Amino acid sequence: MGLICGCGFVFCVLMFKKRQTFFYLAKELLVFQPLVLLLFLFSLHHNTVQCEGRLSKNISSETSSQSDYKDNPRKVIVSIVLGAVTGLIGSVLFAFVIRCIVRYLNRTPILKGPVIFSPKIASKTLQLALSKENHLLGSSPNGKYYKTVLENGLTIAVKRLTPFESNSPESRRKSVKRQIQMELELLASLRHRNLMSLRAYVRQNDGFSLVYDYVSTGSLADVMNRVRENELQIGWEVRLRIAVGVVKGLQYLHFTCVPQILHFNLKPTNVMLDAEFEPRLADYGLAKLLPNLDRGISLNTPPECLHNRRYTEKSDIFGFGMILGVLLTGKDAADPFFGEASRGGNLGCWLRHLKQAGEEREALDKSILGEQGEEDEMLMAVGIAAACLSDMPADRPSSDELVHMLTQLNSF
Ligand SMILES: Nc1ncnc2c1ncn2[C@@H]1O[C@H](COP(=O)(O)OP(=O)(O)OP(=O)(O)O)[C@@H](O)[C@H]1O
Repeated sequence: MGLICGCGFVFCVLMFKKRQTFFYLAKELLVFQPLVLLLFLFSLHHNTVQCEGRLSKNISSETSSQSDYKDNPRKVIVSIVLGAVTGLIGSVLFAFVIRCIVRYLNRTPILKGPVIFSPKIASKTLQLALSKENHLLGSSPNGKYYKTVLENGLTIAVKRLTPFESNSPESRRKSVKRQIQMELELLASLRHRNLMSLRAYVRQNDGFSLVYDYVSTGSLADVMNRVRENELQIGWEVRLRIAVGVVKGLQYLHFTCVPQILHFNLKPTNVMLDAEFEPRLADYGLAKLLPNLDRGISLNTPPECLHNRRYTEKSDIFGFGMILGVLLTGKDAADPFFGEASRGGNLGCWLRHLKQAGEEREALDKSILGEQGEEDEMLMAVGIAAACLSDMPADRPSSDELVHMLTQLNSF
């Protein structure tokens, strides 16, 4: 009984202190619901019969006084409640143990060699290409991007992840590897025109190499740099198409994927643009691959994450707000101009200030100003960007709502 109460106590603590663990347990148990129910009914019956048996023994062995007799209905209720509670806790724990055993027996084997999801890539040529010195495309605490060419002429972008801490024990490494493999299998199954598809992955001693198509236009950050340096011009129609594509990719991750996938690091360097400027989100879902994902504190950090609150789909929307703001203003979100123009604030503060003052036109990139109809769309888009950059997550629209809001701006 003590043990059962102890387990019940731990369960309750988990429920109140670690909500995520509790939801995980609840989800796991849901799978075994019929078993839990059966065990619960059985234990309820068994415990109640036992308690009632003990009770009736007590009654018959004692020459009961008048007051004992009055207490009996209370004792019967207590017996039934105790029977129900211990039965429930016992069955839940039993089902959980069975679930753990089943999971242990079915756990993913650690794969050796490359895992390929594209017919254009052969295992041997991939390994050969990875062993060569490759051209560095980008680097961050979360890994490095390299460009490499396979023997068949296909150019690929490879993200090198090193998710293990140098001193982590082998058993911990193995469980991280299994976890990463499962996540990669899930990511490889996603198909959407606005997502970079995972073409293959290779497990190496110190990490994983993730293989994607190489996109020669580069990222939105690269393209906007060229626009600022007057090497390239992209008008409002193309910029709006980019915004719509980004939000459609997000909508797919947030509303179509089961379980829901959060991007966790949406910013202009993680949006690739193909030759027609169709956007494709990169690096989505990396948080689950990298337990120590470094998001740093940057301009893209949603306010709720500065205060250590939970990252939600609305935090991804904040990242989208920055992207829309960059497309509208033509400026880098890190431009000191925003701090000066909004007394120490950022792009979001500046857009909100202009909206309140009815001066949204001030925000627009002068190089895209033109027809009146287009200008009206841009002014409405300023309002949408300001809403996405709201300090309160609840005030930001969802990706689903954003698809409708943006596609209604013109006839997509
Ligand atoms: N598939 C790709 N094709 C072409 N270039 C790419 C590709 N993937 C990434 N890049 C290049 O790499 C850059 C991004 O590198 P990286 O992801 O290391 O930097 P980051 O986005 O600042 O870091 P993090 O996402 O970890 O915060 C892009 O701006 C782009 O130039």
